[in-house]
Amino acid sequence: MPVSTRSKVLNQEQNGQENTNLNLPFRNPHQGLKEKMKALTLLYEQQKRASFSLRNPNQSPKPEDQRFKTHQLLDSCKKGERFHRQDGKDSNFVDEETKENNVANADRIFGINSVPVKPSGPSSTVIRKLSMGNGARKATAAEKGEKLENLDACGSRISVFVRLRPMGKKERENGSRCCVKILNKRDVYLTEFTNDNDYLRLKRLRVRHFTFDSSFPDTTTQREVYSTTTGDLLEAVLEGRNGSVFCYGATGAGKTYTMLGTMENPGVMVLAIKDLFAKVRQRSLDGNHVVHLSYLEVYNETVRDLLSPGRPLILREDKQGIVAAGLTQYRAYSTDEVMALLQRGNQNRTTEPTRCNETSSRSHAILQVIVEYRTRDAFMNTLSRIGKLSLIDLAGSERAVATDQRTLRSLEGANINRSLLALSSCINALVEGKKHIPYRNSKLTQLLKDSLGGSCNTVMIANISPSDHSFGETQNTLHWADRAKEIRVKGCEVNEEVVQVGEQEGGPDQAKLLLELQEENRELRVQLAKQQQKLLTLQAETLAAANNNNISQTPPSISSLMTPPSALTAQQKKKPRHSLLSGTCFTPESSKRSKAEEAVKELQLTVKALKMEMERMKREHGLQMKKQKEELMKDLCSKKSEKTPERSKETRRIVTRGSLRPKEKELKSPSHRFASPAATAKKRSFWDIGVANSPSLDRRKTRSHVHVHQEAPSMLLQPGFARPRTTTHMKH
Ligand SMILES: Nc1ncnc2c1ncn2[C@@H]1O[C@H](COP(=O)(O)OP(=O)(O)OP(=O)(O)O)[C@@H](O)[C@H]1O
Repeated sequence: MPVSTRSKVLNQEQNGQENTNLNLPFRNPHQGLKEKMKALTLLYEQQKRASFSLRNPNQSPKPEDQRFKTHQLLDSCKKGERFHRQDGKDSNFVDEETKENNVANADRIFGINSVPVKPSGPSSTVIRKLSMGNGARKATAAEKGEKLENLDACGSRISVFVRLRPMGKKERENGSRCCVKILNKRDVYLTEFTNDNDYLRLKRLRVRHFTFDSSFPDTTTQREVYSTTTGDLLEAVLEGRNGSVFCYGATGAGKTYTMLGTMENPGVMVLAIKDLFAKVRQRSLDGNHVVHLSYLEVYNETVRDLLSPGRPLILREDKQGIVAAGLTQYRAYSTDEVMALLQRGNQNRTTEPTRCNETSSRSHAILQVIVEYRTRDAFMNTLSRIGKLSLIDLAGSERAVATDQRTLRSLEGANINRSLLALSSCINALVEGKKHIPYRNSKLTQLLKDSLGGSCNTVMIANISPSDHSFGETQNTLHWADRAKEIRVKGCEVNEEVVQVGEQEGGPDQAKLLLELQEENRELRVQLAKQQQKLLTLQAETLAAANNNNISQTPPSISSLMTPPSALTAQQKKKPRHSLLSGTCFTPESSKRSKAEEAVKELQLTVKALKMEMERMKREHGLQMKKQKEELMKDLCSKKSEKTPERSKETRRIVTRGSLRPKEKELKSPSHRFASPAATAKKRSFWDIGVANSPSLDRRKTRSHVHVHQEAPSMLLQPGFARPRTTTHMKH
């Protein structure tokens, strides 16, 4: 932010005088000490009462007391004034060796009684309730809850803190003097050193007083700063609220030290991340919290991704607010991982040495931590809370002469100043309650829109240098910090989203899949029952067949065969179920089945063999029938020939090959009731008969020899046929 001309002039004057001041001997350092102490105590009392009366208008202090105090204060002020007049030159005295700005050294500030505390706003003199942090003591859980609820109900204002850095070595060597005092960890007194030779300005205002939510002397540790400014904010982020912390101040005032810190003394960013993971671990062991991280910088009015540098990013406004399109968001699982990412981001960050700061940040850096918490309610709906924490390290406001005159540096400086000017314009507009807030004037204000005017708990840490050489910048910083106190932000609501069971991502699909699986499961069970039924039936059949075939098998109990699969015994049910699809599984049931199958096969083979035997017997029977027929025919023929008169009385007999053969044993037959004919008996043809009957061929061996054989009875005994007579000579 622009530095006032007056401050510059003063600085120049002081620069010219600082050696003189340094060489001044102490002039009666204890003179008026008691009065000053008394005045300070009274002033403190008065402020305390004023704040009490404002907070509790009904319980105003007793008028006598007030009168008494006012009287005392006026008295002391007169004394102070007197003292001031007497020791005008002493007012310039500040102990250069002061390292700690604390209450014990309060008496070192001169001229304080003569300076009425300038109210910088309606509530500036009131000890306001800290919205997010309390440096004096740790708020209890109940108080915290109450605090957050109050914030929600009526909105809140930005919490503003001031941090004074220690005097640097170079500054000490240059003879710089400390121009800042911090009292009560809240009040900041800025002393303006005047030229002792400038008699016209001896009576002018030399000390300015500011009050903030908390002010940190140069001895404050990083942990203290973190717990006071950001500790409670982090709690709110974990509950699903947005929070922002930004450091503001002149170049070299200690912004990067506060936000990032060093390896030995880690800053707010590092401590917040560590704290965040510790809290996440404490809160949910089931991994309900998801942490995402992004890190960007605004350099020369371009937005760049620090975690994966590339082309400049474009800012877009959507439902969530201003977002940098294409910004990488890393999911972080541990503090170490985040530390590595931070380190990587900082290596990519633009820093250049300037006259004021060897590692001057030439860009505004924003680390965004998004914490998502997911849980389910009693109705299995998904509750999702998303909290966003933005940790912002702004580039330092600076004068061109304070940094460098080189082109690039001055261009950077101009851009930094431009964005900070835009920031101050936004702060002004917000404080004045204007409708239009000029966020669009710079990339920085666009990115800070949520933090300044949105639903967000915002913390501003103003970093100041103790050196009187930086008086102008310090005054400027304190002025804007004081102004920022008046910015009211909207009540920070919890970013909660409830996703109904049916609406859940992939919900219908999952429900459908579940139903399908249930249906499939049911079908498989039915199939299994059917298979078991079939198996039991088969077993029963097999056993019955085995019994018929005298296969010695243990007869199964009827009950076991008749038991339906649904009524399996508890023990059977306990048996591990094997998938029907896995054909390789071997169970006692399957072994039973294979045995039964074997028995069935054996039976089938027996049946087959029996069938074949029957067929063979049928064939043999057919052949026998034919033979008997032939025999019968032969008998008939022979009877006919005996009846003819030309025939000689000598009985002649037709001899066939079969008849010449020795008598064969009777063929085996399933039926032993009749003898089977000779298998080789040749059929007598008509030719054979004819020849045999011709007289010329008598006693000649032909193919069919006819023998006169009186005793050649037919061996065939067939049912239905008359038994042939034993006599072969048939006389007609
Ligand atoms: N509280 C502190 N305690 C000790 N050293 C500090 C403290 N604050 C700042 N410093 C030191 O002061 C120097 C300047 O600090 P730092 O770089 O943080 O300033 P800055 O405000 O970020 O400057 P710029 O805007 O140029 O980046 C650094 O060397 C840093 O170590």
